[in-house]
Amino acid sequence: MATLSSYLLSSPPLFKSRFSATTFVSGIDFISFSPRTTLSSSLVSPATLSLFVKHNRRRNSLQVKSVASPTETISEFDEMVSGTKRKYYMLGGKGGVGKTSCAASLAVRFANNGHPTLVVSTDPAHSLSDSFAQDLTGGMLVPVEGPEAPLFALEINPEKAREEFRSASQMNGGTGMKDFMDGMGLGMLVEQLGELKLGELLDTPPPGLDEAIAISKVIQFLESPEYNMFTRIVFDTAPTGHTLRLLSLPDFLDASIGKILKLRQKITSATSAIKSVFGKEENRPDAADKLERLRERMVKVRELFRDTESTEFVIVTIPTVMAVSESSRLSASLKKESVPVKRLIVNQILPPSSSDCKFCSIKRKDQMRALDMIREDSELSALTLMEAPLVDMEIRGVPALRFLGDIIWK
Ligand SMILES: Nc1ncnc2c1ncn2[C@@H]1O[C@H](COP(=O)(O)OP(=O)(O)OP(=O)(O)O)[C@@H](O)[C@H]1O
Repeated sequence: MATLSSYLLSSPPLFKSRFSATTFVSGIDFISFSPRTTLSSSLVSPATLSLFVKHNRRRNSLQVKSVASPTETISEFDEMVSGTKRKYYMLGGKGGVGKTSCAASLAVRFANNGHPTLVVSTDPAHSLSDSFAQDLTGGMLVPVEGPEAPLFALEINPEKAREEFRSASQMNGGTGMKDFMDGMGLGMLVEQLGELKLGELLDTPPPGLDEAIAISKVIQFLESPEYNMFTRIVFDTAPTGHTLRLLSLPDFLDASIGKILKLRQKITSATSAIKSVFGKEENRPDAADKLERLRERMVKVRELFRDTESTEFVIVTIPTVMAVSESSRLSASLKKESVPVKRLIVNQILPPSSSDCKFCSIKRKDQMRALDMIREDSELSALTLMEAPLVDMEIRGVPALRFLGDIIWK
């Protein structure tokens, strides 16, 4: 097998982006697509995207692989790449096993097979920029240079995504409101609201809330027609537990919203008289409204996670006993939550060698034990195993990701 270093030495320098104004739509200077281009406050402007769509419809119809005929053997990747209906791939696993590298390599592979693709990181410790060797920070869609079809990347800051709900904590109304309500003999209600610890909920959210908000935001904007062009969405998710907890968030939010609604009812009836005296009806969306909207979005995310037609969760692991045990637990929990899981990537397997040093030979035996464990594991043995070798260089940049992707996604 060729090594990554020899592959990179023999490959041509990264070809110029196809998304530059001159090559993309001649004569239209529509945003010079440098990697740092920010594409409007709503992530990317509809006008820009419609240009992409027009340009790519023609190319995609030629490039997207057709579904194999019944007599042909359908490879794993053929199945993943076939059809232009949008599909979501969530990659997750223990920290440091290579989730980002695998997610980025899958995104490159989809784009090189004609799918306009978006790769999203919701992990607070983003490493997409490092993986693509390109600055993708800023919470905007950034075009990735190199692949055949449009590939955009988005590093969404989960903490920022939560900011929009932070104002909900102002439901307590601040001290002015407290004084006013005290004056009306309603201070107790304000205190009760404080006890709900809404501010605390948003300041120190339960694990998974940030990521859930981030994912729900992405899914929300992807629903709008301007973003129809993306036929493959790849998520590089945060380490194991968080992703799982987000599935139980709608229930958690339900409980909080229920309490808030009850209190709101009490306050509304108690203050309606006051409002009519002052003649001022405040129309500000309150915490319950915000949380209700968030809950609705979470329910959608949960439904999407469970939709076998459009979504797949791919577990990434490495051949160590610890990582395999955690992957087995992850697989069981995902199954329990009815999240479709079909594939397991075992990354960083020592490549075959005829002349092992002592260290390599011990390491290889150790990895073999972990691989046997996978084959005997009731959860993991049911999944399609995809093996990725430990390569001789760090995987950075589109050519390296293409090298890795061609090995994994077959
Ligand atoms: N098969 C491989 N061979 C060699 N290096 C690899 C391989 N897979 C990943 N790496 C390297 O391991 C490091 C961690 O990889 P990566 O960032 O993809 O992991 P991660 O699971 O996303 O990490 P985190 O949980 O911290 O986000 C990177 O330096 C990456 O280049």
